Amino acid sequence: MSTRPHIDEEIKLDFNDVLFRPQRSALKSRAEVNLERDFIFLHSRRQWKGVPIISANMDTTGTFEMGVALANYKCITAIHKYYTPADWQIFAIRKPQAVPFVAISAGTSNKDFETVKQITSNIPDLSMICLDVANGYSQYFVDTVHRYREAFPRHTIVAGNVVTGEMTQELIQSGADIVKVGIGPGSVCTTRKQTGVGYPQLSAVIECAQAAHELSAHVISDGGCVSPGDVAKAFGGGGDFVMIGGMFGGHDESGGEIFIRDGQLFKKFYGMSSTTAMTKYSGGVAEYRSSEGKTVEMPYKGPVEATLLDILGGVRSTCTYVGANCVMELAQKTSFIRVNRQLNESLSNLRTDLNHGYARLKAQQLLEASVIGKRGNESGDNGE
Ligand SMILES: NC(=O)C1=CN([C@@H]2O[C@H](COP(=O)(O)OP(=O)(O)OC[C@H]3O[C@@H](n4cnc5c(N)ncnc54)[C@H](OP(=O)(O)O)[C@@H]3O)[C@@H](O)[C@H]2O)C=CC1
Ligand SMILES: Nc1nc2c(ncn2[C@@H]2O[C@H](COP(=O)(O)O)[C@@H](O)[C@H]2O)c(=O)[nH]1
Ligand SMILES: [K+]
Repeated sequence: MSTRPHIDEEIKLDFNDVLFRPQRSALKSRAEVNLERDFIFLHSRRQWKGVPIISANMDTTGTFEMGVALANYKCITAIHKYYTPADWQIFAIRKPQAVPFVAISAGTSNKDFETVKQITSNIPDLSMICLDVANGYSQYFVDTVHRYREAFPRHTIVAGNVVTGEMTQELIQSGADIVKVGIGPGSVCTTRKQTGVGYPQLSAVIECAQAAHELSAHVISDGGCVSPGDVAKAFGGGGDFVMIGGMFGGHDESGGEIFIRDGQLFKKFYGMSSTTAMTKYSGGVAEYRSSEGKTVEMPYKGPVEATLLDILGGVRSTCTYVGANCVMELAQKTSFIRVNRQLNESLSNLRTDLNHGYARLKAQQLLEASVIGKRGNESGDNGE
């Protein structure tokens, strides 16, 4: 037997290895671009119409508050798996308009399966189930996808994560309508560091999308977007949906508390495989494994609407540069060019204003409150 490893010499690309080539366009304004898509999913035969951007099922970004905010723009939120059936019930009663735009998440456990059964039977309009594990290559995961497909024939099933065409097709043949693509690209992911495993995200999407589309199924590009341009590139590469974590972190709707350090406001953002998440949900990091995610203090960003509008505006503009009338046409019109340099960073060490013009009321109130609090302490006055 040979011990020589196989080496794939073909160059694989990430978002920052390419730019879109501009092309003739008949569009007069960015306002003419339609970002909605209208899907019929392979197995569930369900129709879904909306803007194919998804907030990740992390406990910071997959909150009900996020679900309500994104549903206003017909975007999806993959709700994290730590809400109870009672929480779901309250959400569905109070915010019925958001239900068609949220998915319920689960891993491979029996407990998750029973919870999903209960919640979906309580809430018939909840049609999308997101089966999410770190390693979508495990046989146990494939069996789980089969199990869900049998139990939920009319639900739209998302399954992942994988990064190669053959495993994309295997998950689809096991019952997935939509395959989630991405191993290691995430902003708080340390899988590549801890394991050396991964796949440059743009190539992963291109290859998995092709494999899925051959079978009339769909893919989500999950992770690695740090700008609206990256979201556009994920669509350009064939991603039917784009899932976002870090860009949606740090907002009012993102889970966790705001805290103040040195007069600046922050929110915690962490991977679902980080020590923070494992301590919270599984009583710590088991001895035989390591954490594959990190925890960061993210500057507080205000309402998520501002970030979302910034992304949607960016993608609309991409469409006009390449002559696509709608986001679905983006992949057909995309021609990428490989680049060595993307951005002019010559002034990036200077104080920079990237504000997109939205009021950050909560931030201002908090800062004022903290200043008043400090003054109160200095004068020995305890307030009130
Ligand atoms: N897209 C990505 O690159 C990644 C995403 N994540 C996110 O974080 C969440 C939590 O991740 P995590 O706690 O690591 O695992 P998961 O919640 O994905 O674990 C699922 C099950 O798979 C088993 N398993 C076997 N091999 C692996 C492996 N290589 N990596 C992970 N699990 C394995 C685990 O058992 P045991 O623990 O006993 O091994 C566990 O029972 C995921 O559900 C996902 O949302 C995490 C890592 C990578
Ligand atoms: N390897 C890890 N990946 C993680 C972890 N928590 C979440 N994720 C993945 O990241 C994306 C979001 O990516 P972003 O670049 O938009 O921030 C998310 O959907 C998961 O697939 C983790 O702990 N480890
Ligand atoms: K990741």
